[in-house]
Parts: sequence; C-alpha cells; structure tokens
Amino acid sequence: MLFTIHDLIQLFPNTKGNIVNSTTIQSVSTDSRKKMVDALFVPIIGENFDGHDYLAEAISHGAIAALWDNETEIPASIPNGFPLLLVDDTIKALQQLSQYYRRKINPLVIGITGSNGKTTTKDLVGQILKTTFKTHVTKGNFNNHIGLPLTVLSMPRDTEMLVLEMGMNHAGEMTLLANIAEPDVAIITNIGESHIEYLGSRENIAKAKLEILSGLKKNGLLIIDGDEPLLSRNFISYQKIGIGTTEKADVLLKDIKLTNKGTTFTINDQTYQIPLYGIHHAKNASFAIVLGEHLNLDEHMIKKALQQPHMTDMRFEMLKGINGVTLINDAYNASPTSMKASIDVINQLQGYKEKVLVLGDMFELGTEKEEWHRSIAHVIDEEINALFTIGDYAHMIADEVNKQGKQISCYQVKSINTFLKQIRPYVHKDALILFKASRGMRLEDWMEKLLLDK
Ligand SMILES: CC(=O)N[C@H]1[C@@H](OP(=O)(O)OP(=O)(O)OC[C@H]2O[C@@H](n3ccc(=O)[nH]c3=O)[C@H](O)[C@@H]2O)O[C@H](CO)[C@@H](O)[C@@H]1O[C@H](C)C(=O)N[C@@H](C)C(=O)N[C@H](CCC(=O)N[C@@H](CCC[C@@H](N)C(=O)O)C(=O)O)C(=O)O
Ligand SMILES: Nc1ncnc2c1ncn2[C@@H]1O[C@H](COP(=O)(O)OP(=O)(O)OP(=O)(O)O)[C@@H](O)[C@H]1O
Ligand SMILES: C[C@@H](N)C(=O)N[C@H](C)C(=O)O
Repeated sequence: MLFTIHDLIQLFPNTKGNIVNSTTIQSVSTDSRKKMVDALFVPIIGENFDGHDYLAEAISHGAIAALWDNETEIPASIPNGFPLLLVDDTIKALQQLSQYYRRKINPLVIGITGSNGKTTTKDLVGQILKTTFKTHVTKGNFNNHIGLPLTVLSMPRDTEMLVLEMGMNHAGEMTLLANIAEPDVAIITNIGESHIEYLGSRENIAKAKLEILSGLKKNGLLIIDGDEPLLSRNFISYQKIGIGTTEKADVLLKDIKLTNKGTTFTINDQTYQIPLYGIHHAKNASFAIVLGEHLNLDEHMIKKALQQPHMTDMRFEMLKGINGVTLINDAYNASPTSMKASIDVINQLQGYKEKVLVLGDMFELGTEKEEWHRSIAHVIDEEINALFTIGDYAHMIADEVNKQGKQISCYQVKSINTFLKQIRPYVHKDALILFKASRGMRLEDWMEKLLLDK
C-alpha cells in the first residue's frame, strides 16, 4: 500500500464522489493503456493526448480513484460515486504527492545528475546498494518532472535506499526535482555539452546541474567529477568528494587499463574490474564505490556487485551480429563528450582486424553544432578503417577527417539499403562496428539489421 484516500484528501481536499477514507491506494499511474492495481490515476495533459479523455479505460484497467484537473469537465459516463480529487494542475499535484510520499517513507535518497553517465551511474549505484539494503532505483531513463515523481511513488514502503536519476535540459528544472527528491547524497557525473542549445554555455550547464544543491540535505554528501574546473569550488555546507585522475581530485583514480573484458582501475588502494569500457565508466563506477565506502559496505561485496552489473541497454552495449561481427549499440544518445569517449575506447580496443564507426547527428548543440560535429574528427585515429555518417551534420565529421588527411574510408549514407550494401564488406568476425547518435536518429534501427536474430 502507498497511502489511503484519507492521506490524499489532506493534500487535495476538493473532492467529488464517494470518499471512503480507509480506501488504500497500491499504485499511481499516468497511463490508462497499462494494467494497474488499486491505482490512483493521474491524467496528464500532454503534447499528443489529454489523459482526462481516458478515465473509463483507466478504471477498467484498475484505477480506484483519480486526480482531476478542476478546469476539465467530468464525463457523465463516470461510474456513480467514483472518487475524484480536484486539483489546479495534475502534474504539479503528482509532484506534490511524490514529495509527500518521499518524506513519509524517508529512505536515504541518492540523486544522480550530470551531462553524461546518469543512467550508467544510477545502475551501478543501485547494484552496489542492493547487496545490503532494500533499494529502489529509477527504471530506464525516467528522470524528468514526471518520471522522477513516478519513480518515487513506485517505491515500496520498506525501501531503505532510493536512487534517483535527475535529468534536465533547461535552467530551473533541477531545482524542481531537487525539492521533490530532497537527496541525502548528490552525484554530479560530469559537465559536458548535452542540451547546450537550451543552456547556452557549459558554465550554464554546470550552474543548472548545481541546482541539485537546493534540495541536498545540509551536511549531505556531494560526490562530483573532481577533474571538472566548473565544479571546483568550496561547498561549505556539504561533505564534498571530488573523484578524478588529476592531483586536484580528493580521491585519485589510478592505473586505468582497458582490457578486452572491460576496464580495471585502482581507487583508495583497491583495484576493481568492471565489464564497462573506458575512463569515463571507471569514473562512473568510482562514484558508486565511494558512496559504498561512505556507507561502510564491504569491499568484496562492492567488487562482486560491479563484476556483473545489470545495465540499461543501448549504452555501449556489445552484441554479436551476422558473420560473427562485433556490434556496439551506443545509440541511446550522443553529445560531443560521450561520442569522443566512445570513439576513444574503439581506438584502443585490441583484437580486431577492422574497426568501423557509424555516427549520426548530435542534437541540441545550438549555434555551434557544426564545430561540435567537426571536433569529433580529432579523436578518430587511423586505427579506424571506415567511417559511415548519417544525418545533416554527421558528414562534417568525415569532411574534417579528410581535411586532416587521415587514411579512413568515408561513406555519407543516405538510406538504410545503401548502408547495408556499403557496410557488407566490414561485416565479419574480425570486425568491430560502433553505432552512435542522438536519440532522435534511432540508429538502433540500422544496427538491428546486422543482428543475428533480427
Ligand atoms: C507524459 C508522458 O508520460 N508521456 C509519455 C507518453 O507520450 P504520449 O505521446 O503517448 O502521450 P502524451 O504525453 O501526449 O499524453 C499525456 C498523457 O496521457 C496519457 N495517455 C495517453 C494515451 C492514452 O490512450 N491513455 C493515456 O493515459 C499518457 O500516458 C500521458 O500521461 O508515451 C510515450 C511513449 O511511451 C512516452 O515517451 C511519453 O513520455 C514523456 C516523454 C515523458 O516525459 N515521460 C517521463 C515519464 C520520462 O521521464 N521520460 C524519459 C525521458 C526523460 C528525458 O528525456 N529527460 C531528459 C532531461 C529532462 C528534460 C525535461 N525538460 C523534459 O521535458 O523531459 C534527458 O536528457 O534525459 C524517458 O521516456 O526515458
Ligand atoms: N562520465 C561519462 N563521460 C562521458 N560519456 C559518458 C559518461 N558516462 C556515460 N557516458 C556515455 O554517455 C552515453 C549515455 O550514457 P547514460 O545513458 O548513462 O547517460 P545519461 O546521462 O543518463 O544520458 P541522458 O541525459 O540521456 O539521461 C553513453 O554513450 C555512455 O557511454
Ligand atoms: C532523449 C534525451 N535523453 C537525450 O539524450 N537527448 C539528447 C539530445 C540526445 O538524444 O543525444
């Protein structure tokens, strides 16, 4: 049970229908299309639909009460006496309800933000905490003004640790999330260029990420990228731990080595092996390790948890394709920092006769999008045999590669059929192919054509 109707009317006293105080709500849903159990349905007015139009379906799928926008007509077809709680704005009410529930259950809350690595770090933190605590973790990428409240409201009542991914793409959004989450621990993974179109500069991105402090408990734990100058300031009200590879860091990440099974590294005199590739993933894992140590978790349990983590897909996900080719599905999203980090790994990976990059456009980069795309060329080594580019801007990466005189075969791809013909010679057991682009490019559709069981 989450709460009773009685709890709800303390927050939302304006009601319609038969209000039975002892009625217990087991779940909260914003989607009538999904089955629910003894749920509070929260209709949201969205870009494509108005959830208020689907109350009947929600009831048929298990809703026993609903919030209702008090400007929206109540359908005559509503079952007699069905309990409605009238509110000014259902999204704001959802957020208010989630803050109430967060305070009621009062787990230790870990909020994770940053330009890149939130989902990865969230998965790793959850894996480590689950060794010892009843832990509830954001599912997938549910990290915004709707996703975070739904994550809080899906938390079982006996939750001890709540791990929340906190995303933003405009100033002010992190303040809202931080005041719902009220984290005891805040992790800022890095400051990159993601969503710079809306923030204007990396300085403003850093400022927006630091809004998480508006909800962080006084003397709470702040774990940050210790190599990031935009985060190097005094945080007098918090216990700050900067993790990095430079002497500036409070905790030094050392001996980082890429292997064909992942990455090994040393931190606080302990050596770790993770099945994730690259310095950036060593850093993400280090955020989780330092948190585990702060909570006095056993080193061996931390190491074991990191050896077989359950990771969200499409983040540098290694797969086998036709003819035994190795495919890397890194197609969930892309920014210059994450695309360069992934290419840097490809440059270094051993054991392949041919290495191929399939790169698509990166979105939300603002007025300097051309320069940002061109900057990718600088990290493409001549280790790479072929570069396929897809989209209006990605071809500038190839143009820059050619300008630098690098001996790399470049293909500007216009259609999936052309692509499949051109990439065919590279689809063999000794080849490695990386797919990376922004979400809107849906590059996984291209990669899936090369999978065995497509
Ligand atoms: C509101 C919602 O959840 N919409 C989801 C829905 O979209 P759809 O187009 O179908 O519906 P509408 O939004 O128009 O509908 C309004 C509501 O009506 C419901 N409904 C509709 C039809 C029906 O028959 N019955 C109904 O009840 C409907 O459920 C709505 O509640 O479905 C889509 C497909 O599954 C979803 O993609 C869509 O989800 C939206 C995008 C959403 O915001 N979902 C959150 C739960 C979430 O956290 N999504 C994350 C992505 C978050 C993200 O991109 N984060 C950014 C940073 C934050 C940016 C912030 N400013 C922002 O605007 O998000 C990042 O970079 O990480 C996810 O999906 O992974
Ligand atoms: N610390 C990091 N620095 C640079 N790139 C990273 C880092 N961590 C992960 N990445 C890369 O960024 C991409 C997205 O990873 P992930 O989904 O974990 O980030 P995210 O911050 O959750 O993204 P989103 O903002 O979409 O939620 C992947 O390509 C991943 O390899
Ligand atoms: C979809 C959202 N989480 C995101 O990452 N957007 C950027 C622009 C991307 O798709 O690369």
